Amino acid sequence: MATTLRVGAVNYLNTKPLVERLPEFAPRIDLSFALPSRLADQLARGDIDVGLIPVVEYFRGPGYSFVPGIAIGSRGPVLSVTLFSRVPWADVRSVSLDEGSRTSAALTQILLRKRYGVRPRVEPLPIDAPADDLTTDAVLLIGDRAMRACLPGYRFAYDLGAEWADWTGLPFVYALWAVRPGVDLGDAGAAFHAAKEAGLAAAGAIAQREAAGLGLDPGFCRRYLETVIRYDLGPRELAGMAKFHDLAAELGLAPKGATGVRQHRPDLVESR
Ligand SMILES: C=C(O[C@@H]1C=C(C(=O)O)C=C[C@H]1O)C(=O)O
Repeated sequence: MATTLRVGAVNYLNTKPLVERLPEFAPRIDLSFALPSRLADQLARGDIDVGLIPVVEYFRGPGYSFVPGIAIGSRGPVLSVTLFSRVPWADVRSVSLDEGSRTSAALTQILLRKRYGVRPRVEPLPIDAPADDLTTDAVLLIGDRAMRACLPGYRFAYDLGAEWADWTGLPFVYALWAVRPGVDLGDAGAAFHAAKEAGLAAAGAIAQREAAGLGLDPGFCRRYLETVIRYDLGPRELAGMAKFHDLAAELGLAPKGATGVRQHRPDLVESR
């Protein structure tokens, strides 16, 4: 890799194992951090070359490929993507959606419309806006703030990873490393894998270090990183991704068409 590769990642706890050691394995990258929705916009504008973007933005993108084998996913509860609601799903008439999210924002609408048969009014929840004085029936929160949020005014706290798994029997993929068309990762492709392995091996240390700043229990953070978030992108995750793409396309939330599984240089990674 001759030139610097501009890489954008999310700064949530769940991303730390993927990025913690990345600069060591790929010394020529320029690593920056932003919320998932902003990363997607940066990649679309060409401000970064690779981004850990919401999977729905991968569907929407101009022919992105993705680093094979790596994702932010869950097989069941995810603990950090929560729809807080005053009423059961089928009674939701208005919903606020975390502006940091694109994938879970789409998933919320898919669940409401396709699983529960309701089409509520949708409002954005600005990134820095507090979530406890809203008037909508429900509010979607993601990432670190979803893990900390309590929102006692909302009677229900629905875990979207669990909802998806109960409904489809499939894993869910929230984000992946998307690569702009025309960018060749070269050796850096393998570095994303090396960084993931090393980062996951250090999950306990990451949890210990990050917990206090997040106001969370270190043991909880460790279990979240080691057993809740799934960092592999295997055949079952790809099936979950395809199902999500179909549903998003049906609702006009993503372009219709082939699932668009464009793996970036699978030859660089031994089969997993
Ligand atoms: C599981 C999560 O996945 C995140 C959810 C995203 C979304 O909803 O668009 C995007 C990136 C992921 O990092 C989370 O952060 O809670």
